[in-house]
Amino acid sequence: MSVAKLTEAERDDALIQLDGWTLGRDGAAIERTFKFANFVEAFGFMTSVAILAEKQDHHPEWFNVYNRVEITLTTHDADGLSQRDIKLAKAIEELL
Ligand SMILES: C[C@H](O)[C@H](O)[C@H]1CNC2=NC(N)=NC(=O)C2=N1
Repeated sequence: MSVAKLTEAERDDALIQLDGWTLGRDGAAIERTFKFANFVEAFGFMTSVAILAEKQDHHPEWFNVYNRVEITLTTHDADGLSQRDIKLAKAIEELL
């Protein structure tokens, strides 16, 4: 299903609303690294994010080692950033 890619202006405006996310992949993704007290805390966070992702039908690209979780959000259907990425990023922030 096609979904609209954000314009540069929309992208920059969205980043201002988010906390701690940076642009990646030449502007095609947003990235943030999360650090937790230990692995169990990190994995619990990932479980919560997984449930959010399923609810939104929008899934992260992520990496975890011990207490660190690196999340990259991009919209494969848009071959870049879309409102779906911003929406999921905001929902992830509410978990913290
Ligand atoms: C059919 C398609 O796989 C679904 O619409 C969803 C699943 N999760 C997804 N996640 C992400 N990050 N990008 C997508 O384009 C996407 N598409």
